[in-house]
Amino acid sequence: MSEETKAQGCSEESCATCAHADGCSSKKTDMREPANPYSSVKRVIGVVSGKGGVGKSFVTASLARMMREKGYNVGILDADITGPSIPKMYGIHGQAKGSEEGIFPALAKDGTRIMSVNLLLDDEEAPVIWRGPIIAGVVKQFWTDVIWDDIDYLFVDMPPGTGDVPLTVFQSFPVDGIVIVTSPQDLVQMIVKKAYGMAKQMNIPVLGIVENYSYVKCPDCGKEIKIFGESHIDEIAESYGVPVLGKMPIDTKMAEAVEEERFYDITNPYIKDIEL
Ligand SMILES: Nc1ncnc2c1ncn2[C@@H]1O[C@H](COP(=O)(O)OP(=O)(O)OP(=O)(O)O)[C@@H](O)[C@H]1O
Repeated sequence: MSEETKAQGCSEESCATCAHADGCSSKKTDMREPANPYSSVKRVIGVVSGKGGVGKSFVTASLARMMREKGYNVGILDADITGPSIPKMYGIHGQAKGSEEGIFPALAKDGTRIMSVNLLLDDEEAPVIWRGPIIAGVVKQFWTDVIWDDIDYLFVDMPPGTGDVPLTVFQSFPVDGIVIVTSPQDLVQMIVKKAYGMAKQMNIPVLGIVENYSYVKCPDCGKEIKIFGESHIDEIAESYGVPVLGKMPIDTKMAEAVEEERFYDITNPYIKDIEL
């Protein structure tokens, strides 16, 4: 019997005392990257979605605002390299500054610290046409090279899907949990399953699901119009044993704040607390 077969069925903890652990493929390798030596981050929360445009950045910034309003020091790491939207939401333009110690995140009007590829490009409107490994490398540098000084909550705005970048973030950063963002459409069940499955495989807790675009409120009669159909998020969330953190309507006031680049003014009343 090979050493590897003998090792099968071991618990992860038993690797520490196992004589065969070094040559065993079932041993979990820790691929975490060290943070910048000047960083101090208490909690890292990833915000993921199965497909684009469901409002992931909107939810990331809403969670960041919630924590900021509670008095926490908050950062947003914009890992959506090819579709960065966080700096603009906060009215941040121009380039990040650095020193020998590392790169300083930009400071938003509400004190939120932000790092995004847009703050490194000469022209923020130029497209990022890089291959996957380069993109993943940049995201890693947002953790290893950026000085996240005294941060209570660092929110990571992921690109949609379960590709290179979410994998890099889950493997390289000490992620405490993820929030899944969806919309009330047919594919939701499959999308949640994929995001949930990835987090589970990486041993990362799912903190909850946010449904966006749940309805729009008629400005005249107050009726809730379910543009994308009935929501099934409660059943889906229950089947995975995770909470629904909110069902957000399309809110024209909040959309306006995004357009006017003043998300630092926003309180999103539709999302529940996720304090860890
Ligand atoms: N509940 C909402 N009410 C009003 N506007 C919203 C709402 N949710 C999202 N939006 C707006 O819809 C657009 C898309 O949202 P957002 O950029 O957050 O999506 P995303 O999932 O991060 O997109 P991508 O996949 O491209 O990164 C943005 O302009 C955002 O401000």
